[in-house]
Amino acid sequence: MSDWPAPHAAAPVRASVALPGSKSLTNRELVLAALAEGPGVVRRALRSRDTELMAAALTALGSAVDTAGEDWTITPGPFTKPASIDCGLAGTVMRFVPPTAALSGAEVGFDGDPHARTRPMAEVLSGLRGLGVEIEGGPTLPFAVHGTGSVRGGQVTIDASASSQFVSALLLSAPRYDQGVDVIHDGKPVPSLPHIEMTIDCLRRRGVEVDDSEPDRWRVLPGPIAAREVAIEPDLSNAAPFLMLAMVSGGSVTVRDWPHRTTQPGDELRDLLARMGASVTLDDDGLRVTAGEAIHGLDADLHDVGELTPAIAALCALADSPSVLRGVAHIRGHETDRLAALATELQALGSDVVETEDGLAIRPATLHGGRFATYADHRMAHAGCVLGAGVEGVLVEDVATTSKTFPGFAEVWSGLFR
Ligand SMILES: O=C(O)C1=C[C@@H](OP(=O)(O)O)[C@@H](O)[C@H](O)C1
Ligand SMILES: C=C(OP(=O)(O)O)C(=O)O
Repeated sequence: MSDWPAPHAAAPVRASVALPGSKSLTNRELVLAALAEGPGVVRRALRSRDTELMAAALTALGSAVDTAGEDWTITPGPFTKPASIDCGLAGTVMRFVPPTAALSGAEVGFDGDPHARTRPMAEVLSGLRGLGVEIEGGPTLPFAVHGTGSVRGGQVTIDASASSQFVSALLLSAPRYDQGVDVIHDGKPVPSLPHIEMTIDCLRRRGVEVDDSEPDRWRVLPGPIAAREVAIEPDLSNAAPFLMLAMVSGGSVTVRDWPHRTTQPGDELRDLLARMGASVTLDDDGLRVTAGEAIHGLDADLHDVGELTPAIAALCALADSPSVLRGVAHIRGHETDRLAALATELQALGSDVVETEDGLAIRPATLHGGRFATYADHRMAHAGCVLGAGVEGVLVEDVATTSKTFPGFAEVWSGLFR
């Protein structure tokens, strides 16, 4: 795998960038469109490995997904064909598609990348079994769902402390289950709650009734899913390294089309980066981050926004005061064990970092160049690029792994340094 010399910012970067669509929104809308009453359109769909895997999965089940242009057309079809689904390393595919495949009249097999076989999955499978679905194998990939053409649904209790996607998965297909679902969480707090709000918002916009009035309990009533034309917002989590580049280079970066209202957790960057010393403004041009006099350390619980941790940890390693990042034990089950990976790779560049049970403690240190391994994790590559902007001689391993959610990332990133 080739190492990529991450561009170093010798001068302040001043730029305005338009970023591709949200992975989380695209993959939710694709699932809902495939289960809808009629054909629908996902405008400005993200085209990336995770979303192409989702389109391929829904096609394999029996929908027609036309991904030729920027706007994707989905025509729901009867799910009658036996299928074999490649989940890649996509949490949204391995968790969201099995509950959809349970509505098929045929057997649907699931597998993915080697590391995907280690990502937690058991609670989705036990949840589905509790709703009347027959599944062979598990508790991780590979496994097979034996569809009978319908799912009973009803009440089920799961422990979603390892991933919010377990809840989102059971909610997304539930309107098509005979009794809908009543999902109860029993365990330590559920991470990434904004992503569950995103799921509920997508369902409600399609006319589905969802009751989330009680904490840790979500009820979806059975009923039709409206066919719609939906537009996908830019991916605000993928905006993190671009906004941070303003701070690292002493410049100013605007991410265009930043939504004024959103369920994306990346919106938290406005607050987090301001706390780290940036000046942040949201107006009709987009979200503009301008460097302050220094980058300050951050003491924060990232439980709700765990996917931001790698980029934030990189920025903390460049800060002038200590940082403590907490509440993210669950990101050990992401694309890689992100806490271990970040601690190892930051240390390799000279950072003073300690891995804790649920996060990282980072103290100011003088960093040096070197190789930053990425573990097939797009957000580790983003972290390496943020570090490389601030420190000369950082080599990011396999920067192409960013194609999971942002093909062309390296070209867009390099273009900002010219
Ligand atoms: O539902 C989603 O689209 C996601 C939920 C979150 O997962 P976890 O709850 O496992 O952190 C997030 O980290 C992931 O990037 C995307
Ligand atoms: C955790 C992530 O992805 P996934 O959807 O594969 O869980 C992520 O994108 O940071």
